[in-house]
Amino acid sequence: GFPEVSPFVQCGVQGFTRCRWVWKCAPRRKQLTRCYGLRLARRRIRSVSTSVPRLDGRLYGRTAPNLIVVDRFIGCLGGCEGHPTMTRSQLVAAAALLGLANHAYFRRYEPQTAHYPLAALLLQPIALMLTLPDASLTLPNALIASISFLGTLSASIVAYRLSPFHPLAHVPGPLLAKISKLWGVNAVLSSRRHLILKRLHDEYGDIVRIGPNEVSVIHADGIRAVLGSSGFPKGQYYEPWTDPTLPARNLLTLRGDAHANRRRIWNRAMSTASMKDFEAILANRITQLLGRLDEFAEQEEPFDIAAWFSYLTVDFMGDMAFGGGFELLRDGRDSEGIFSILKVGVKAMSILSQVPWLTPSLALLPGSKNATKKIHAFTLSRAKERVRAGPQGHKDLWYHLMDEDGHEKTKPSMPEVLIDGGLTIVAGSDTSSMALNAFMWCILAHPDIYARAQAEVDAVYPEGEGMLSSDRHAELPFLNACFQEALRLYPPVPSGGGRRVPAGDARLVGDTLIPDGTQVFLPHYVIHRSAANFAPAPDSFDPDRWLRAEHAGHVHNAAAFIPFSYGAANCAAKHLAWRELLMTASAVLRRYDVRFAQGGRLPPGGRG
Ligand code: HEM
Repeated sequence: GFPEVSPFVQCGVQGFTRCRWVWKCAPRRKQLTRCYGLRLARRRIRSVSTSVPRLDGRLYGRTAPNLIVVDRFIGCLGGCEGHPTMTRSQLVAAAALLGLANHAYFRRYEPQTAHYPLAALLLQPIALMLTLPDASLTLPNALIASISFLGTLSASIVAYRLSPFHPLAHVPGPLLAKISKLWGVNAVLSSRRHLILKRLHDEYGDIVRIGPNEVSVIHADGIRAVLGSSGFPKGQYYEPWTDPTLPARNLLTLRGDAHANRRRIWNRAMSTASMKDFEAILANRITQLLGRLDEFAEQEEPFDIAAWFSYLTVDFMGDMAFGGGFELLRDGRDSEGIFSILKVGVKAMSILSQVPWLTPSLALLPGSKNATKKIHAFTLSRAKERVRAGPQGHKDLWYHLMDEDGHEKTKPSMPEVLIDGGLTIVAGSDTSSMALNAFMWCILAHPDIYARAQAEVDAVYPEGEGMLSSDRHAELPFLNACFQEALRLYPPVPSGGGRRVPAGDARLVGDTLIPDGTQVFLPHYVIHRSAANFAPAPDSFDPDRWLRAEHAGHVHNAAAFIPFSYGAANCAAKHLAWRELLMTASAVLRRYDVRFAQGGRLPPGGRG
């Protein structure tokens, strides 16, 4: 049997030749103590007959009754006389090699989260030193190894991304965008991403590299190629746009069959038959809006119409998704704070969609779930109330998403309906209010166009009746054209969402090969303002371009008008949104003469 003594004593006493350093340390008690527990050195076990885990959990074997072979033994910190230490340059070289190996690994296996890779990056230099037989674990050495490791890894990544060997080397773009996604984060933080993309396309052409593995495409062929039926699935851009704490994903983040199945329910919900119910729900809210605007009109008080459009669209979406719950129109503000949380969440998700792998790690931070918990509590209480009360007179969106009329073999689960309810508020409120806001700003900035739109509405609804339904919308071609033009110039989703070229399926867009794994964006704002699609004067507000019969010198590519996106994952509520826009605008134009307040000429979203 082995005596229960420390490995040093074992080595020292028994004269195990392989533990040379320990042997040398052994007579010096002080250094021996430093040695103990501070460093692992690696030795192979030769012809082990027995292995016994003991002594601090380490594994020892023996080859002969009196000879202990230490598999991994604790060696000395360094500084023992005669201890063969690694030179600094050897350490730097070893760490650099490790950095290159990491780059090769991460190129092959893209990280889905940040926490494990980050921990691995921090710990690897230390692990390296513990593993190398002759390296000493000291603070300066640890720093040198870490700097060499991370420096080589970063340099190797940057060199590769800029090299002619990168699959996107043939696509032009700004240097910083090619190197790092931080360029994209910065563009989102500035709230000017669409303007930056426009400038880049003006400079580089139809296809621009906007990330290490990302391109932005405004070539008209790209719309069908990327978003059409044989286009690309949604990219990693969408990953942060769902709630990871719920056991279901929302429609926006689903892909493939799961998306098609849920979308079938949404499409049924948005059928012409359901629209009448939705219009009735909206009509109640528009009436409430008019009541509030009357108060301002009576007092001839300036007010922020964009805020009131926002209250209208949030309240309407709340009615649709949960049978009510928001009362922003009544209160004139977001008194419960839920919508404000959602807005902050949307901004956070837009940023994270540039670095989706950070999302799961940030979710681990203390306090990060507070906002989510508040939203859950709100949606759950609303859902319970909706289940208890049933549909209030009209079949709302909940009715269809919950499949209350029993079309589906398997009913959607409560988490699925809850998470799609949350998506409805996020996807359907800001977008519609931005469209109303853009429209209002554009016609106010062009008083002649305002007068024509108002005259058309007055002619169709002379008594002001019937305007809270879509029955006569076909008789409002100019109002329609004004909205088309406002959505062309100020699309509410200006940069679009990313699609990803599937593995092993590189595709041609125009005459550029887009390699597999690339994320492709089609920025609506830039496509809509390209002279190749709308000319002359693509940046001017000209509703008549939608009504004009074709004539020489005019370009009007209606297929390049994609404010609701295109293809199987386009806006699920496009038809409802159009009704909402036309009903609200008709009601406001019929009832009021709206003017800019002094100093109130800021363009929609301050975008210019
Ligand atoms: C003017 C108003 C609107 C505009 C411009 C608009 C625009 C869009 C766009 C561009 C997308 C595609 C996003 C992407 O590909 O990443 C989208 C998706 C979606 N929108 Fe809208 N939207 C509007 C109103 C609404 C409304 C009122 C609702 C809800 C009732 C809604 C619900 C949705 C949903 C559920 C999706 C996801 C569709 C899918 O992934 O299959 N939207 N919308």
